[in-house]
This record gives sequence, structure tokens and C-alpha cells, in this order.
Amino acid sequence: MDSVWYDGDAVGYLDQRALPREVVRKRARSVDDVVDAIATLAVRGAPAIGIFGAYGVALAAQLHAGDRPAFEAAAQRIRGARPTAVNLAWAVDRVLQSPGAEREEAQRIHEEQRDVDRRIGEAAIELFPAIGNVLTHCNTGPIATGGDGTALGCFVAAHRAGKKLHVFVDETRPLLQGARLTMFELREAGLPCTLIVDSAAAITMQRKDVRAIVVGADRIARNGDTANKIGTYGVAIAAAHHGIPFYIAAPRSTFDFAIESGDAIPIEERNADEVRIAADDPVYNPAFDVTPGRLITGFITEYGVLAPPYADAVPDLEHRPCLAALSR
Ligand SMILES: CSC[C@H]1O[C@H](OP(=O)(O)O)[C@H](O)[C@@H]1O
Repeated sequence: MDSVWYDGDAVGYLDQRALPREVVRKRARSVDDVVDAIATLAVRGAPAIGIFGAYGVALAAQLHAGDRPAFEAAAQRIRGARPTAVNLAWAVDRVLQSPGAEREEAQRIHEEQRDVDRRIGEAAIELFPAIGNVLTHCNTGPIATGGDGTALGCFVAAHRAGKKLHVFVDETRPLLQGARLTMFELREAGLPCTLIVDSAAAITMQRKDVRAIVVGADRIARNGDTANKIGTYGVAIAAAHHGIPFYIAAPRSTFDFAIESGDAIPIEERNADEVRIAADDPVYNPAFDVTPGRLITGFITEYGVLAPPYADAVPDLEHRPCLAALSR
């Protein structure tokens, strides 16, 4: 089920806020529509945001044909619609470097993601036991990526290869991407899965023999520090305590070699109403947190599984050959 698509004079998208109750297809006809769809998480998931943003820039090129300053201003508005996921900026910049071929470049980005997801899934299969429990956080399936999914795609690839995995899924407050989207996609793919509240992740590791944890990413710094959905850092700490391998599944486009560590990753804070229960509760609502690279067992990428010799202090990329492979 494609979650974003090019639709002639608009960019089509599934309004992910309505899933899984109903499938609502919409058309972004203006730059305002594109920015709003990203900012309200109607379109969400780092790679999907990048693909949608790329199509949005192609639409802006049509709407502002002959007016390059207006087109570039529109592209920058799309680029800044959500700050944490680097895929959006990466995709917008790629399309901006294709003057006159914006739509074709956006379609290339979309097609590439399908192949990238497939390669990520293939790389992950050997990481899982023949039979076992695994755990994930948030949503990283086809709806979030435009392909087979990243972390969720790893579980699906292992399942298709005959491995018997049971996936424990964090509901992922406050917007419940796990409960609403990951459970829906895993059931569609035929994988056994169990929903847990976020605060049950640690006891699930303690009592349910979780053998591996795989989550997605929104931005990965040179030292391996990784921004992902809020709650991921706590899962990583519990995984380290229980000696459970903790993997990040992400494409090359999620690595940001311009920043040395997670300290430089902008963390989006969102509307208090997403969390608020009583009318005037004071709320702190960061949408992401940053897991230090030293808590990450490996990065599952289209280049294979990168086993990090990460240490906070190691400054030079060449000292980490696994990341160097990505930066060429
Ligand atoms: C493959 S999706 C990557 C990443 O994006 C999600 O964030 P959001 O739902 O706010 O767009 C989540 O952090 C996923 O792990």
C-alpha cells in the first residue's frame, strides 16, 4: 500500500492519522498542503517524509515555473517542515540539484527506497534466531518508508525466509504509531505480534526472552548517536541491561555525516495537546530522543550490517571503517 504517490497536479498521500480505522486518500495541491501534511504527521516516517517532500518540490516547480526564487523559497519551506528526520532535507536537496527534472528525480528517490528496504531486510535475516521473540518501537513499515519497511522490513524478510519470530510492539505514545500502524502492518504480513504499552518494554525483555530489538532512525550522527521516536533511548538502556542485541535499521539517507554527535541533532518538540489529559496539564513533549552509539549493537543498512566500534570519543571517520563505507 503506497503511502505517497505523484498525482499529476498534486501529490497523493494516505492520511496516516486515520489508519487503521479507515483508509483516507488525500491530494496535496499546494506547497501549503505539502508542508501541512508533513507537520501534522498525516505523512510520517523518515523515508516516506523524504519521498513526499521530493514530490512536493516537484509540484512546487510546476506551480512556480519561471520563478526560480519563489520555487526555491517553496522548497525551503518543505525542507524545514520537520527538523529531526534528515531524509527530508536530503531528498529536497537532491531534487533541487535536478533543475528541469524534479519529478523524475523524486520518482528515482521513491524507486530507490523500494530497493534499499529490500536490501536492508536481506541483511537482517542472519541476525535472528530460527525461532524467537523480538521487539520494536514506533512504526517503520511500508507506510513509513515507501518500500517494504526498515526495521519492520527486517522482521518480514526473516519471516519470509522461514524464521518464526513473534514481534512485541510498543504502542508508542503519544501518537500510537506502534499500536495503530505496526500492528496493522505485521498482521497484514502474517507475523505473530503482541502489543505492549511503552512502559512494559523492560519487563517484556526480562520475562519474554526477547532475542533481538530492531528500531528505525530519523538521523544518525558520525559517532553512531541515533535520533529516533521518543522512548527509543529507554528501550536501548533496558536492552543493554538485559544483554539483548539492539539494532538500528536505516538507509544511507538517514546518516548525517555533517554532524559529529547526537548533541547536534535538532529534537522536534510537539504540541502539548498530543499528550494532555487534563485541560491545563504542563507538558514536555519531545517527539524524538537520541540513543548514544555505544548502546547500539549494529546498523542494518543496504550495505549490510555495520558492527560499530563506536566510542563517544572516537572523532575520526577513518577510525570507524564501517561508517567510512557509508560516507563514500
Ligand atoms: C522508517 S520511519 C523512521 C522513524 O520515523 C518515525 O518518526 P515519526 O513517526 O514521527 O515520523 C519513527 O521515529 C521511526 O522510527
